[in-house]
Amino acid sequence: MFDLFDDAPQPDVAWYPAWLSPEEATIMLARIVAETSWRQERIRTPGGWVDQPRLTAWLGEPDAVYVYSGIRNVPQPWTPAVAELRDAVDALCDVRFNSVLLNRYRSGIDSMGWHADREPELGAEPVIASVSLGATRRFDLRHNATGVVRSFRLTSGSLLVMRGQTQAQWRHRVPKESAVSGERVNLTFRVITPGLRQ
Ligand SMILES: O=C(O)CCC(=O)C(=O)O
Ligand SMILES: [Fe+2]
Repeated sequence: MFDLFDDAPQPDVAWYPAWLSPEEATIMLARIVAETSWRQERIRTPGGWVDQPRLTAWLGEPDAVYVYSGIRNVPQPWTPAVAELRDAVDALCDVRFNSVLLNRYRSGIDSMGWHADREPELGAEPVIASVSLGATRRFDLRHNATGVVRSFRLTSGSLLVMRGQTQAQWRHRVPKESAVSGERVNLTFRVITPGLRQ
């Protein structure tokens, strides 16, 4: 049977809404918040330099170097709780992730604007595994060619794996949600191949 809407675009994602139990996710959140050295990065805007609306940390193997704003960034070493999560995500995805970006949204005021994760060192069809802990936030994926938006509620303990053409054909964001007061930590596990940057 053909469905009328069969050709509506869908991102190439795998979605595990209850990958961790709520209890496991709460414990992980507390461990990761405590063991991470969080950074407040600044970004350049037309109006000058401003704080990013979230805290971040970059962890991984020493050779998983990436270039960001013209700076060579060497990751911080794996911490115990993040390494435990990585091993579980590796096993599920059958991928050896060598780095992870942590984003800490202190409340619904913190956010991340529309972007795609398309740095050359991620390769053409990157697998990016996104684990969410803490407050539920909306995650929007917008198809570049049609503007179609697919939204997910990224609940605590959920895992969203993006792969294939998702970065090439879609952008994504975590919009501000002023009504959310709780904190959320998101981890996006990635494979960095420094040699892919020309
Ligand atoms: O917080 C999220 O769910 C998304 C994070 C993200 O898009 C990124 O780190 O590139
Ligand atoms: Fe992203």
